[in-house]
Amino acid sequence: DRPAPATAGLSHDKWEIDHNELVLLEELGSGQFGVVRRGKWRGSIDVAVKMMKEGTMSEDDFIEEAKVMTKLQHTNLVQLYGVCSKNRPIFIVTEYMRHGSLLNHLRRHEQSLINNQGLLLDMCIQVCKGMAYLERHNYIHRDLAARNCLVGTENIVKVADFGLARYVLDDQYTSSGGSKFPIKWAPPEVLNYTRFSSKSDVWAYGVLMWEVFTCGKMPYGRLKNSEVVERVQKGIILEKPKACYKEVYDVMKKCWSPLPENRPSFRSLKDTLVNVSQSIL
Ligand SMILES: CCC(=O)Nc1cccc(Nc2nc(Nc3ccc(OCCOC)cc3)ncc2F)c1
Repeated sequence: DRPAPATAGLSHDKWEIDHNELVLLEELGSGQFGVVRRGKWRGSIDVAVKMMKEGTMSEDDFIEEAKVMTKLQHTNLVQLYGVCSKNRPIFIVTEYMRHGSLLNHLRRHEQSLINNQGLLLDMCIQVCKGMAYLERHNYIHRDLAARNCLVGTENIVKVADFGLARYVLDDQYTSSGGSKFPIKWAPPEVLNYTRFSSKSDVWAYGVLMWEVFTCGKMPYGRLKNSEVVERVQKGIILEKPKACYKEVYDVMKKCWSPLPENRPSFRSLKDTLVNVSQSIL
C-alpha cells in the first residue's frame, strides 16, 4: 500500500489535518493531556489521535510549534503527521505504533527480555539514534523516559512527545517542585535551575537505559521525590541492574556525570553503544 505521507497532503497549511478525513477507533489510553485513540486517516493510514483536554496545553503556541515538529523526521521518532486545530479540543495526529509504550512492553515481556541483553541494548541504541537526530537539530525533548517511547512491529522503538513538555499548562508538571514533575529522570542542573539542554536529555537517557535493563522497574523504587533529589544532589546514582553487562553500566554512569559538560553527546553515545554491542554480543 502507499507509504504514509510524512505530513498532511494539504498544501496551504500542510500541518493542518481535516478531521473529516479521520475515523476514530478504540481508545489506546489517556494521560494528563486527555485521551488517545487509534484512528484511520484517509481510509487506510493507521494513526494515533491525541485529543487534547481543554486547558491542559497552551494550544496556539503548540500549533505554531507543530509546523517545526512535522519537519523532524527520523525512523526512531514517532512522526507527527499534523494537527486538527480548527475545532476544540485540538487533535494531535501521529504515526501509530502497534505495541504501545516501551515501559509497558518491557514489563509485559520481562521473562523473555531479561536474558536477551542483545535486544535490550538494541532498543537503547534505537532510542539513542532518535535522540542524536534531535540533538543534531538542537531540539530538546525535556521528558525522555521509557513511558514516552513506543514500540512498533519487529521490535522497532521510537521516541514520542519530544518537546511537548513546553506546552503543558499544569505547573505541577512543569515546575521542578511540582508533584507531577519527572524528578527521577532529572539531573542536578534541572532540579536546581530548571536548566534543560541536550545534556539533561542525556541524563534522562541514562535513566531510560536503567529502565530497559531492569525491564521496567521504577527508578529509586518507592523513594519520595524529596529523597531522590537529596540523593542526586549528593551524587548517589542508580545501582547496576542485575541483568546488565558492566560495560553497559559504565555508559549509564557517564550519562549521570554531575556536570552536564562531562556527559557524552548522543552522537558519541551511539558510537560507544554500537561498539559495546559488537564487543560483548
Ligand atoms: C501523556 C500520556 C500519553 O500520551 N499516553 C498515551 C497513551 C496511549 C497512547 C499514546 N500514544 C500513542 N500510542 C500508540 N500506540 C499504542 C498501541 C497500543 C497501546 O496499548 C494500550 C493498551 O495496552 C494494553 C497503546 C498505545 N501509537 C502512537 C502514539 F502516539 C500515548
